[in-house]
Amino acid sequence: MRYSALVLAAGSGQRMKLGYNKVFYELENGKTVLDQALSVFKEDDRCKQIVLVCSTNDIVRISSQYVSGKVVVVLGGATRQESVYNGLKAVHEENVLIHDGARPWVSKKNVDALLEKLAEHPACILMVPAKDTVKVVEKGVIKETLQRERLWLAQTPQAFDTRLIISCYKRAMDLGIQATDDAQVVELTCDMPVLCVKGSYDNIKITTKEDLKGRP
Ligand SMILES: Nc1ccn([C@@H]2O[C@H](COP(=O)(O)OP(=O)(O)OP(=O)(O)O)[C@@H](O)[C@H]2O)c(=O)n1
Ligand SMILES: C[C@](O)(CO)[C@H](O)COP(=O)(O)O
Repeated sequence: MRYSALVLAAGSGQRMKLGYNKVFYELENGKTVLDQALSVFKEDDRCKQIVLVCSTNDIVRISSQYVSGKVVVVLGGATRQESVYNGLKAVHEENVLIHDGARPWVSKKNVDALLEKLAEHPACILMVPAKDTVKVVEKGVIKETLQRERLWLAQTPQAFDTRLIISCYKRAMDLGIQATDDAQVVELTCDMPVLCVKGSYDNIKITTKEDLKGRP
């Protein structure tokens, strides 16, 4: 199955406290977080297009480093949701994998599993089962312990039929609906179920400095 990859790099990495966009952090293997995140898509012949979403601060650097026959650069927005919406307008394949540029360790195995499920159903995302007990807390007081067997943690890529996800995003933007991942945009705007595809625990999102320890 051919697809477009929509890779998000238009954030500012505030929680990393690096003083610059965390996607430019250099990993121990000498690649930046963004280089590593892009690599699986660059090496995949099924990936016919990479839409790389960046901020105005980074567009000169990213355009000079990444624009090619396969890679187009698009300006993002103030939120991840806005950045995805802007990026979707440039997607030309019938299927799209939406991926955080801050998740460098996505593997071909992860992409293969997503594409296999996407061939059967137009919306599916990588997830891993929760390992810790999760509780609802209000003002420092535990209100509820959630049933761990039902809890999964969303990752990216999140894979969709392009027309479906564009229509869901348009509806969400029109209605002022705010979501923290692409699956939630679908959940809140249409009846289409989103399927869970088991991912890998090492497909983490680089969010705070602790996430960098012990990584290649
Ligand atoms: N306006 C935004 C915000 C985030 N992202 C991207 O979405 C992914 C997940 O977002 P997050 O981890 O929150 O990144 P930042 O927003 O950069 O981090 P922070 O919230 O700590 O500033 C990242 O690859 C980030 O670059 C984006 O493209 N556009
Ligand atoms: C999309 C995501 O990575 C799924 O877990 C997550 O919601 C992104 O959150 P962020 O605060 O934008 O990093």
